[in-house]
Amino acid sequence: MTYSVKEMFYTLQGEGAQAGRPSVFCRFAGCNLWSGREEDRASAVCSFCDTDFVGTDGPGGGKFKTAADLASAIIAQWPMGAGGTPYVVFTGGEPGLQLTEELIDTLHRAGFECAVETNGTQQLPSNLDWVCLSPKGASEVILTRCDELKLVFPQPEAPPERFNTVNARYRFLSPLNPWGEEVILPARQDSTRAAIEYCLAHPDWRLTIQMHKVVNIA
Ligand SMILES: C[S@@+](CC[C@H](N)C(=O)[O-])C[C@H]1O[C@@H](n2cnc3c(N)ncnc32)[C@H](O)[C@@H]1O
Ligand SMILES: Nc1nc2[nH]cc(C(=O)O)c2c(=O)[nH]1
Ligand code: SF4
Ligand SMILES: [Mg+2]
Repeated sequence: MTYSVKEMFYTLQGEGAQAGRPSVFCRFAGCNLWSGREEDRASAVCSFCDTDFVGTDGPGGGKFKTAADLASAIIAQWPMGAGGTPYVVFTGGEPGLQLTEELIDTLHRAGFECAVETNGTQQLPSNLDWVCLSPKGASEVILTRCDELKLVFPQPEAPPERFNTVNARYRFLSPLNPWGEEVILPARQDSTRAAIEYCLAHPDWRLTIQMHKVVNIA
C-alpha cells in the first residue's frame, strides 16, 4: 500500500500529556471529517481544523510505496545518538485511514515509540504506544480506550460528558483556537476561560493549550 504524507518535521509535541517532548511529526494527507477545502468547511463534520492536510507537497512530504520507505524517512528526521527515546507522532489529516501495524513494527525495531493523534472514528493498529483521542462534533467515536482524551472545547455537539465512559489515563480540554494565520494568546480567548472553569468544576479534566503556537514553533 502507498502512504500519502503531507509533511514531516521534527519539533516539540505542543499538546497534552507529552507536551514538550521532542517528536518527529508525520502528517498523513486526507481526512474523513473534512475535505480540507475552505468552501466545504462550514458544512463539514469537523469545521474548526487548523491544519492543511491536502496533498503531499509539504516539507518532507510525498508518496511512500512501502512501510520500509516511510520508516526510513521518519528515522532520518531523528537526531540519532543524541540521547532520549526516539518518538514519532502520526497525525494528519486522519492517520487512522493509513496507519499500519507493519509501519509501527518497523519503527519499533529501530527503537521508536509510536504515538497517534486521532479523531477516533477509525480502528487503529493495536501496537501503538500512545493514543491521543480527540473527538469531533457529531461524529461517531468507535474507540473505547486511549491514553489521553484531548477534547477541543467548547464543541456544542461534543460536550465532555459524552465521553465519560471512554477509558482514558488523562482527560484534557484543549481550548478551541482560531484557524488560519491568526494566533491569539490563550489567555485572551473565551474558549480558554470556559475550559478553565469546566476543569475547576470537574477535576477529572485538565487544561492543555497548543503550546507550539505560543512559542511559535511548527
Ligand atoms: C489537525 S488534528 C489531526 C489528527 C486527527 N484528525 C484529530 O483530529 O485528532 C491534530 C490535533 O489538532 C487539534 N486541533 C485542530 N484544530 C484545532 C483548533 N482550531 N483548536 C485547537 N485544537 C485543534 C485536534 O483536535 C487534534 O488534537
Ligand atoms: N508542535 C506541535 N504539536 C502538535 N501536537 C499535535 C499536533 C497536530 O497537528 O497533530 C501538533 C503540531 O502540529 N505541532
Ligand atoms: S478530524 Fe482532525 S484532521 Fe480532520 S478536519 Fe478535524 S481536526 Fe482536522
Ligand atoms: Mg497541529
